[in-house]
Amino acid sequence: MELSLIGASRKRCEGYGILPDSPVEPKRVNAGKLRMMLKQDEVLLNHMKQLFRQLEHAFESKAYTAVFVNREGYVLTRCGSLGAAEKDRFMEVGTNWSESAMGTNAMGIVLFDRRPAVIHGEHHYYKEHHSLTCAASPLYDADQRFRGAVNISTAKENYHPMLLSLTETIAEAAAAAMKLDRSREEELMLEEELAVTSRLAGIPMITVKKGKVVRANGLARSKLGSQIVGQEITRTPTGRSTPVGNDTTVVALREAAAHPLHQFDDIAGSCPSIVQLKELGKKAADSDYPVIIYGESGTGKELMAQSMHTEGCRSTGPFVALNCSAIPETLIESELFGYEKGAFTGASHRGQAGKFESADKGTIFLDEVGDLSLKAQGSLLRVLQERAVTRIGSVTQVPIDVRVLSATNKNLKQEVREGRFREDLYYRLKGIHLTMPPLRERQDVLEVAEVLLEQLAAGSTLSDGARRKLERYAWPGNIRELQSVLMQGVFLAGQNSIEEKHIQFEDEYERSDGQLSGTLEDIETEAVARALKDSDGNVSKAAESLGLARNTMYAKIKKYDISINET
Ligand SMILES: Nc1ncnc2c1ncn2[C@@H]1O[C@H](COP(=O)(O)OP(=O)(O)OP(=O)(O)O)[C@@H](O)[C@H]1O
Repeated sequence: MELSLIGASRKRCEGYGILPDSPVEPKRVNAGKLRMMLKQDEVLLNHMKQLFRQLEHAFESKAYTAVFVNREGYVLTRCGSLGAAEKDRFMEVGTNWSESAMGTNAMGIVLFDRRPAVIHGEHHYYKEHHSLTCAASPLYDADQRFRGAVNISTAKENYHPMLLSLTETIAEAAAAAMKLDRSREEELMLEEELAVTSRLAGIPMITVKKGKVVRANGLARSKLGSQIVGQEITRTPTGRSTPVGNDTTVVALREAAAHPLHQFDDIAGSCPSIVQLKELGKKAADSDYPVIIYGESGTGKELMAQSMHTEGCRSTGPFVALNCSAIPETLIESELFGYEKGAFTGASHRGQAGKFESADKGTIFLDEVGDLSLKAQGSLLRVLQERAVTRIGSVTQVPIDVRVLSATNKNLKQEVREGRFREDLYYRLKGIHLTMPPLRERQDVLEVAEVLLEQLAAGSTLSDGARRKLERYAWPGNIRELQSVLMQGVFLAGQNSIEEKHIQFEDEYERSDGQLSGTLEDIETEAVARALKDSDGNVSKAAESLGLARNTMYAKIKKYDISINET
């Protein structure tokens, strides 16, 4: 140990006004502050304690003690003993070892100079410590922040040059453990970020290392099966591959990315009816019961069905949607059951699997099920009862294992009462039922609008007037209509905020059409006045909205005697 460093330390101690001959009165921290300091360094102390546990064995029956002091000099953990209670009391947790409290000592010098130190016998400032030797090393964490010192003390006759190396090794081991914590944390964070961003972008992603899938995000798991992680693959699935290091590739799966299925998080809105519905949907997703989703057109029935599939126990299987209202009655059987090659004129020469066969081990979504003809209902009932299909033109029955979700905007019970829907089929489909609320009954129209707007054109904003207009409207076409109104708004507003005038409803047009009756001049007067009103009296804007030159607009204002301010 450089004598100049010791000399400088002694000088500082004299400056503190402490006397070498006086008895040492350990300075202890109060219980509250100690608790706080232990909490602050909790992670580091856990590593330190583990390292000290390994030392305990080596220290057994020898008069060594190891401590960790924080940057203020307080002992926060220790192991071993100096062999006498009288000496150990200086090393207790909560005791301060800065120079101002204990005079020149190895820990005090590390705290001041931030470099390893050994203080032997008489080099200690206090006479009472002359019987000791101590070695200490600084501890820096993963951010290279000084956190304190690791110290080993013993009786001076036990001095060994290895003591300093030992403290250095312990400090480095604790720092390495903290670095490992940090990289684990970062890895987790990265994984989480990857999961969130890829989910938001709707892209299933896998990471392949040495031909083995080591990671897959939620969407990839739902596409490829959750058992995909850990599996060897001989051929990397198609998609955009990005090499990471020598033997690792991240693949954004192309095929599935084009049509990612929705999940519950995609159902925007926080009004109680929708929150409850999502809860119910999640619960239903966990079961294998059939579900009917009721709701007006555009309320999100298919969105709900997809979410139930994606987050249910069949998520690894296919999701097959069948729009029952769009299939001509003559084709319903071939759609449901499939057909063998050459089964009928026009049939594909290779034959084709029906929707039920394609949905095997997954979910079939029967959209607009209430629109099926009675004959088609009979065919559907047959599949559900037999749990098997026979392709048209074949004699072989293919067993199927499918969960059935259906949706309708009709009141099926009523349809049954009026003889338009088979009661036996109704009860086969019914299991659990959910009803999507119409948008006009929801209190979160603006919240949903913001979400949709972000999807349509990130960064677009709605003016207060536009927001009020959206809120006042009754939304007969529900969320699908809201989507198209916003799309029009984004289109009309260009790069600017969407104003009230950019929010245009189809039925408003209908109303206007009705009002714009009379002579051509009446219609023109009305159109000019309306355009001026919509542009808050700005003639240029009003002219632009009608596709007229500014001069022509002024001419018309004059001709029809329209007051700009009164509009
Ligand atoms: N809560 C919601 N949050 C975000 N988007 C939604 C929500 N509900 C519906 N949508 C969107 O609105 C559109 C219509 O939804 P969907 O097709 O699920 O409705 P639907 O009730 O099945 O309609 P239809 O009966 O006409 O088939 C879709 O683009 C869907 O993504």
